[in-house]
Amino acid sequence: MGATGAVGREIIEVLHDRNFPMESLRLFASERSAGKTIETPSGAITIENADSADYSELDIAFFAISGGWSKANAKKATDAGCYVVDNSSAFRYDDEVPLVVPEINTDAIGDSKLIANPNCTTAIAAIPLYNLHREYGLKKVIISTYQATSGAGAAGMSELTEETMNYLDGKEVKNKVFAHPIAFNTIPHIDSFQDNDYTREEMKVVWETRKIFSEPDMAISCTCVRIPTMRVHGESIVIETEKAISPEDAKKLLGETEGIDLKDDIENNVYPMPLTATKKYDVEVGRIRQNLVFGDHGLEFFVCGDQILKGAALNAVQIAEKL
Ligand SMILES: NC(=O)C1=CN([C@@H]2O[C@H](COP(=O)(O)OP(=O)(O)OC[C@H]3O[C@@H](n4cnc5c(N)ncnc54)[C@H](OP(=O)(O)O)[C@@H]3O)[C@@H](O)[C@H]2O)C=CC1
Ligand SMILES: N[C@@H](CC(=O)OP(=O)(O)O)C(=O)O
Repeated sequence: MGATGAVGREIIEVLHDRNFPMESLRLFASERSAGKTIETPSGAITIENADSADYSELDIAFFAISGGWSKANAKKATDAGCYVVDNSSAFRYDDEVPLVVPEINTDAIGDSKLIANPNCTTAIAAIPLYNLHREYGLKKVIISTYQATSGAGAAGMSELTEETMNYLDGKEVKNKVFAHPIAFNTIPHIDSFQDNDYTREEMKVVWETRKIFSEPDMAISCTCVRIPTMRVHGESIVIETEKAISPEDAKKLLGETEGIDLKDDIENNVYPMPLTATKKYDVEVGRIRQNLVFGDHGLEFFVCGDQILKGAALNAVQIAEKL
């Protein structure tokens, strides 16, 4: 559902790339797209209208439309016996709905037919944070992000391209998707502002990390910033730990963690970057160093994860693999 979008298109790729056992693959989007075709590795598939899907014919539905659409359609699907893996934020904070990163909390799925996929920034940070938490105990976590325009979907990427071309051509730059022009800019504002002056994107990282880690009181905060890249969210992460931690031990632990590509060789200028993390399943982790504020109980590192993959499509397909 949402097969023409940034996440939907990527789900199609990931299903094929990971040889997901499919008897048939059906693609749905809005009425606007119904009847058009999408080229896939298993041939051209005609898009159907998502609003008229018959879920009794489907085993697993990946929802990649919007929270409102998911709210209106999830029950219809699960009542018909179809599993739903939902990429939107509609159900993430519902106690009855598991919020899952398969490397961390597959058990949370239980017998639920509806599974929520986390926010992209959250999923990417969770991969290195979880093992650090298990080994050293996270006392405090402070995150600052560098988020790509594709986080706002296909329209976000188009806006960056158009604005960049217009800017270089000396033409007027008009923004629609983002609150300000994003070309040659950074915008410390993703999603809506909340009563506590954080944005909803920032609070999602707090709410969702606590739920995935089953740590309802974890001290965690985040500043989310949009930058003019196409794909991959970068995150600078500072932690204070219960037990003493050294960069050497952390490198060993993170290097052995499923889902991480350790890129930490500063002598050769090797560290995580959007260009190297693009289209990669693993999250790149590097710049690991002792934090100057928290001393031997603190660490600082940089993470880059393809948010359309680990932050959405890949994580959703991994959940389906567990199902
Ligand atoms: N982009 C990202 O990095 C991430 C996105 N998500 C979430 O995934 C979901 C999809 O996001 P994304 O792919 O970025 O969005 P896009 O805007 O790129 O795609 C939206 C998709 O939804 C379809 N759609 C829109 N309106 C309707 C409607 N009324 N009925 C049926 N289909 C409709 C569109 O179809 P059509 O082409 O026909 O209009 C399109 O396929 C959102 O909930 C988002 O929050 C989650 C994590 C990361
Ligand atoms: N909000 C993210 C992408 C996204 O869609 O997240 P969510 O699924 O939590 O709305 C971004 O703009 O980078």
